Amino acid sequence: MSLTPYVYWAQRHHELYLRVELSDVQNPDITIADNVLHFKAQGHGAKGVNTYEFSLEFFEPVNNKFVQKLTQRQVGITVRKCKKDWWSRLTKQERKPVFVAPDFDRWLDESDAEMELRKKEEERITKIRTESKLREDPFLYLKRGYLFMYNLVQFLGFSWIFVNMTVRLFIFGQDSFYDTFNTMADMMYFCQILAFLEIVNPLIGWVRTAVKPALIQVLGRNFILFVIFGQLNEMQTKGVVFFVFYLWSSIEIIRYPFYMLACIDTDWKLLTWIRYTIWIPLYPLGTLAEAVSVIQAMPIFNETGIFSIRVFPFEFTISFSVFLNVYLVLTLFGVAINFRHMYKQRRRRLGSKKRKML
Ligand SMILES: CCCCCCCCCCCCC[C@@H](O)CC(=O)SCCNC(=O)CCNC(=O)[C@H](O)C(C)(C)COP(=O)(O)OP(=O)(O)OC[C@H]1O[C@@H](n2cnc3c(N)ncnc32)[C@H](O)[C@@H]1OP(=O)(O)O
Repeated sequence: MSLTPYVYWAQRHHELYLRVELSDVQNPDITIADNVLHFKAQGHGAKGVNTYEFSLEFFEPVNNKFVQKLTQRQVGITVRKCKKDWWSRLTKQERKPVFVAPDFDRWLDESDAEMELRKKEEERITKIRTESKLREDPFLYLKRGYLFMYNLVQFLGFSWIFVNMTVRLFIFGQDSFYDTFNTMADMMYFCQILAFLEIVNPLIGWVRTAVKPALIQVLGRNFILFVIFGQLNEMQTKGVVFFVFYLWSSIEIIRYPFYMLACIDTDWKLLTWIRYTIWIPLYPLGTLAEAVSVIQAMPIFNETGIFSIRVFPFEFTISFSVFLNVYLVLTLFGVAINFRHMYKQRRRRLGSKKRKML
């Protein structure tokens, strides 16, 4: 009487995986003819060293060619289905042969396999897209390398600020508010000077986005940092600096990692969702904090006369606070433009997915 080895199986839409539990097999005799797989081999199985054999008639047509992989512990056989399909069972006969069992190491149900298939398809499309982009733009990798490094540096800078401020808040409580500028300004200057590249990048076409929102964002922030805080010692010890810096860095520790992933064609759904959602509370709060700092700076500019303009030949001066009033009005327009821009970006990145799901 012939002995039968244990056979474990799993499937994907295109393939079947059979694992024959026989060790030390040398030259197995495996064939597929008329949709029946015949296996015969000498090996070490449940009944010791012996000749083991089995035949399986497949549920649906398969390709006669197959791939076999011999290891010391088992024999692997990959069989291609003729038609991409999900089978309800392995064999034509309804009753499962006793020596066959599911291979739980490779087992997937249909929906998991579909997801795996979709992932593979997405990877294939991304690869084709990158190849065609590379054909159009031979400097693609150079640009991406530069952008990745830029985003990494900004991420590290803003993370340093965010973590430091958080730790100081826990240690010193409210007292940490008044020392924020003193401790964080150098790093903030560095990051915000570097941020001028965010105007240059779309200008030279290295990122596909509008220049105007970036211009408003960078000029607006740098005005607050370099003019309002940077020029007035009195402002540097005010609590509002804490809120401005904390709100700025909160968005940037999300935005820059998101861009870094974009540089390597990767998209983490949760990060994308946070990047295009968290601005909804942060932007108004940040704008409010900036507006408060401008309002607080007005009397200081009036008293000190810094940046005031003397009008000749008349004996009067125009205080810088007049410009600050104009700036506050400009802020309303600036914020409206950027809010609209961010709303559009959000719809483009998150909205279409929703439609697809419906
Ligand atoms: C003295 C004169 C002053 C004149 C100014 C007058 C008034 C100014 C008032 C302004 C008030 C500002 C208030 C503000 O400072 C308050 C705060 O910031 S509080 C904190 C919350 N803030 C935010 O959430 C805003 C954060 N900033 C931004 O999001 C950007 O700066 C912004 C320009 C607003 C939007 O960015 P972007 O246009 O780039 O949109 P996306 O992020 O969707 O990107 C579009 C595509 O480009 C790719 N991209 C962009 N940058 C990079 C990069 N560095 N590296 C790699 N790729 C990048 C991105 O991946 C997108 O690609 P795809 O289209 O494929 O998705």
